[in-house]
Amino acid sequence: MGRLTLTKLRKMKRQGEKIAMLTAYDASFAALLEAAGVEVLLVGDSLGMVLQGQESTLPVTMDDMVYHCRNVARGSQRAFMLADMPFMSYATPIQAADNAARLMREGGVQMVKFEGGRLLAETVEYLTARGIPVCAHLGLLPQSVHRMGGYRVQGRGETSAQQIHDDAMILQEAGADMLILECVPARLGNEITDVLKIPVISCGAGPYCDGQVLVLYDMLGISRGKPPSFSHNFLEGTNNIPDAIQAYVSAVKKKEFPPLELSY
Ligand SMILES: Nc1nc(=O)c2c([nH]1)NC[C@@H]1CN(c3ccc(C(=O)N[C@@H](CCC(=O)O)C(=O)O)cc3)CN21
Ligand SMILES: CC(C)C(=O)C(=O)O
Ligand SMILES: [Mg+2]
Repeated sequence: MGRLTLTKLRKMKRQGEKIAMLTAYDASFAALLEAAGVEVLLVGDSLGMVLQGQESTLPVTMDDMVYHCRNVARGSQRAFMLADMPFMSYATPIQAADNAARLMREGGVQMVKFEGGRLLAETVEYLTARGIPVCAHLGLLPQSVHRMGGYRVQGRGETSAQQIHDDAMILQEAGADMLILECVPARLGNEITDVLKIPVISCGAGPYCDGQVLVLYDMLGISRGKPPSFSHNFLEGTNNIPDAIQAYVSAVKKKEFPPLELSY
């Protein structure tokens, strides 16, 4: 039995079954998450912050990503694996293709993700034409923290919401097979999920998307500093980590997470 496929994830969208996704950085957690029914494991560049103690995700390197992808791949068998391309590893389509190929060949992932809008449409096209599945990432772009002036909600104004909406359509048209929407109002998350054919995953984008993702350390209540307000500590109310992860999966499946009051 191989790993879950994009075909299955698209089918879940069509049938209204919510997709449960969490970040994973090592083999032990990968096995635990998969056993709890998490469909998608994201080897996120958030590892720079939660594992390495960096101020942002910018210092994370390709070698870091490959190392953690390999560990997650060894710990899991069934889950769909997706990895972030780190800061400046996709500055040109050719560089993106070389680095994405490394994440797939050496890291063992099925899909790569990078942050940005329509300016990356050419890169999405270049990769997907060569057999590399791409997840787009819109809204709050942590690798652009210094341009955005902090980790702020995006798409609050009419113009900015329209721009994110248009970017989503352009990237789907360019070949993206999944989209992560980070830190945008629930209304915008809802609209984009309705117009796109590809699965849309919410990271602080409200309850109406096709799936949810959180940083593992946030949902276990063990990250340094204050986690984003859209996150929730699932270890509270349970006695152990496997139960906390199980609680997250069932809350996502039953559409109990996120509640509207944890959304923008
Ligand atoms: N531990 C961790 N969790 C994450 O979710 C995460 C990372 N690290 N690192 C990379 C990015 C950065 N992210 C963040 C970080 C902070 C906020 C945050 O504090 N947001 C404010 C919004 C304030 C506003 O504009 O109204 C909040 O209160 O939620 C959101 C996303 C998401 N990602
Ligand atoms: C927060 C998620 C979407 C991410 O990109 C990461 O963990 O790096
Ligand atoms: Mg990331």
